[in-house]
Amino acid sequence: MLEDVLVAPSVLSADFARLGEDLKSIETADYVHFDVMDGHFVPNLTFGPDVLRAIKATTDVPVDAHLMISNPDEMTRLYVEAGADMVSFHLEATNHAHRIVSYLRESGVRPAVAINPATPVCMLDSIIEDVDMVLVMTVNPGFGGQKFIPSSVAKVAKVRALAKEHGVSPMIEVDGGVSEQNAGQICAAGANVIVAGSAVFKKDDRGAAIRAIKDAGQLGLAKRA
Ligand SMILES: O=C(CO)[C@H](O)[C@H](O)COP(=O)(O)O
Ligand SMILES: [Co+2]
Repeated sequence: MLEDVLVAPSVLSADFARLGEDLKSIETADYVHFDVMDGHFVPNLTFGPDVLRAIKATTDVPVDAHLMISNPDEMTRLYVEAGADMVSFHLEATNHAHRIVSYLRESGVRPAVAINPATPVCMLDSIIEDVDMVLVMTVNPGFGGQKFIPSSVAKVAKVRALAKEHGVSPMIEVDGGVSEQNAGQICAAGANVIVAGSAVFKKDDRGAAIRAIKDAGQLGLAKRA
């Protein structure tokens, strides 16, 4: 049976003054993507655990927290306690990835690792068997609305091949510049979770935007199968 393509709208592109309404407009999504930026790991600042707590009190859609922070060893706990359903931390930001993954697992939170565009796929070799998801950044992290880096398609295929070599099939999430236009190609290469900020929140009908991205991804995934 064909797996499902999941869509995770990034609230980075939402209207922060109307966050409750914007969350309601994406209730058909599979995850709410919550981008945490600390002004050190990336040149931008966003929100912290209290905003995550408020989102959890407002929607039943599970939250996928993407921690673009320099110190996941110390800070991951705050997002677990705030109610994240899945947490992605960056491999570039820690020497203790297994420790964080074990902590997430023990806490009942789905563990995921993220890699930047400049980070080679071989960095995942020692951790890929332990995570539920690999997040492949398809822009340099820090801002919404950037242009997708085309070489990311081949990178996604490499991650899928590495997972196969290890006998596992983690979800592969792509993040940055993804839309209905390129979702098919990316899912054909091996991705099955699509983060979409601008491609959802800049549309009037968010439900239709989510559906269109999912359908495009699903067509690509069928090609892979
Ligand atoms: O992690 C991110 C940026 O660092 C965001 O999730 C990403 O940029 C989503 O926005 P868009 O779909 O508009 O590119
Ligand atoms: Co993100």
